[in-house]
Amino acid sequence: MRILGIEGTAWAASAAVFETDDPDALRVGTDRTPDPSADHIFIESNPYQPDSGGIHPREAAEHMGSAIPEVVEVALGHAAERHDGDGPVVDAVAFSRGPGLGPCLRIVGTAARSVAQTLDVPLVGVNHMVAHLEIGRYQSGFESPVCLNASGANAHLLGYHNGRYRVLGETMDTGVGNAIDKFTRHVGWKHPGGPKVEAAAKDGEYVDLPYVVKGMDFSFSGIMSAAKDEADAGTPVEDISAGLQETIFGMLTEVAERALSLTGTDELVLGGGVGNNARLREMLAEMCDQRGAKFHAPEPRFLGDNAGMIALCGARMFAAGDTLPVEDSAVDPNFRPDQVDVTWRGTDESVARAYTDDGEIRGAEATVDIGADDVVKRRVPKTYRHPELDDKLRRERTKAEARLVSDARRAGVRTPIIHDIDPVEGVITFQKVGDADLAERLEPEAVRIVGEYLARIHEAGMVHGDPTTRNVRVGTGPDGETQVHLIDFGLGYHTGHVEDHAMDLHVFAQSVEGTADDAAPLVDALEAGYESVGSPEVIARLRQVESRGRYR
Ligand SMILES: C[C@@H](O)[C@H](NC(=O)OP(=O)(O)OC[C@H]1O[C@@H](n2cnc3c(N)ncnc32)[C@H](O)[C@@H]1O)C(=O)O
Ligand SMILES: Nc1ncnc2c1ncn2[C@@H]1O[C@H](COP(=O)(O)OP(=O)(O)OP(=O)(O)O)[C@@H](O)[C@H]1O
Ligand SMILES: [Fe+2]
Repeated sequence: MRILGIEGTAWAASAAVFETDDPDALRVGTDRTPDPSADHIFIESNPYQPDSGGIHPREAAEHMGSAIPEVVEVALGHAAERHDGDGPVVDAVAFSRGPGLGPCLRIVGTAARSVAQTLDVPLVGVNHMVAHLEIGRYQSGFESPVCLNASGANAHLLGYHNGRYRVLGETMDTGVGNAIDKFTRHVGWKHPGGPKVEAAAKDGEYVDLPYVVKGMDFSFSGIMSAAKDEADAGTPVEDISAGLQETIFGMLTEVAERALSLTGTDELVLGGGVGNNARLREMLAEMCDQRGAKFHAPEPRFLGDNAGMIALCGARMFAAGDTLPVEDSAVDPNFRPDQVDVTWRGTDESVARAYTDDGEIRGAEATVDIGADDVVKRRVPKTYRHPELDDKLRRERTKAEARLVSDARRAGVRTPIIHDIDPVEGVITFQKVGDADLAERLEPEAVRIVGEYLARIHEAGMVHGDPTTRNVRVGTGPDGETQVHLIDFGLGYHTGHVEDHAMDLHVFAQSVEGTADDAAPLVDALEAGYESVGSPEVIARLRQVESRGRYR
């Protein structure tokens, strides 16, 4: 099989040919020694480099207009050299359908249609974000990993479940690369800023910046304004660069660990241009190593935007018969990864694994020893994090957890009673509650109570901060009724903002959608429970949160 791939969502005009009948051809970590003369992926790219400022959509589209035909010609030339003369030079044309900049995507779409029609071969419309992760999954040979896409315009955690890539967590504002690039523009550095921050950070001393995670979601806007303020105040850029890397990559590593913990999987792959950053890769590798998880990051040619990943994902789609009639081949600048009907994977595959309860539980943040009546939760130091940041987070979260567990109980929510707390060591001893995590007993009645409980704590002016199916315990009361206990309030805080309240519901719904067999009735039960006590304004805001396009 030989597939042409075309990429051009923002800055990289790129065309590639993926050629193999051997599904293991690109796999790393096996005893295969790839034969360089028979490289299965040929990539030809021509990047757009703005003279000043960031990416201008019009200029980028002009670049695509001239560079795409050139790179396609080179790639087709390569395909022709390898062609034995029978049939068309490629079997299909795969192209980036979105997300990306509209004017750029339209040029990619037009080029793909024209080549496909000329050669009389099918078109394959690839989701650029799914391609970013499929390349790493394919190379690693992992069964069903959590995927962290750290790219320019996006940042999200994906896991395959029930036939789709579910968004387990994502940025609530800008993409990670764009956030870094905004800071570098502020200090007058040329685009792209990511590699410059990486170089500068080597000589920098860590400075403290706002650290914002909400469950597996996260936000960069506060960090970026604080970083700009530091620059304006005269803090050396090297130091801010070090602070930015430690903070932003610490957040991405933490949410990746949360996703591993929630799904129970032990496989992580990385994708996207920010994946070129050695410090990010180091943190992720260290976190995985310490949990006994496997980690794979593709080599640089497959991390930043490139048509190789489009050709590869296109090949898998083509093999599954997933082609596009020309009349349905319009591009989509807001194409989200969870909209893709994943035709090339088995519907029974899943990122969610069976859970083993062996006395000591390793959550994302802490190790938990389960005794007969008590549990001891230790927020162990995370060596991947900068020690100053690590100390601060462990101390603050231990204190927040102790305080909010009690505040929530006063608001009418079942929570474990605290027996002892040591904020310096980050240790809390609690009453043991429930018989199982909600993840193991995911039933509408329990989820309805979660909705009601979240509404109660919101009405009392606080949020849980990390409500997932692993942070709810379920048991049975004396009359056989379902009892629900909320645990793990370490990310909670006092707030009356509708947006924060809606985020709690969003985080919970995402954890259900990423792991449940049939999520819809559960999400309905969550909202019904919420509405029985809470404000309709929060549900209305939840709809907004869910519908936000994040390509900025
Ligand atoms: C939709 C699509 O157009 C977009 N692609 C994209 O943004 O290009 P990508 O190649 O995945 O990522 C580029 C970003 O990656 C950052 N970057 C590159 N090398 C870096 C490094 N060593 N450290 C930190 N950031 C780096 C750049 O600063 C830039 O923001 C996306 O995937 O979100
Ligand atoms: N009070 C408790 N009673 C019974 N089980 C508990 C209790 N506290 C924690 N556990 C068990 O330990 C697991 C991990 O606890 P917790 O969520 O507090 O740790 P964590 O490291 O913050 O986890 P994560 O950040 O991944 O949610 C829970 O999913 C639950 O199974
Ligand atoms: Fe990208």
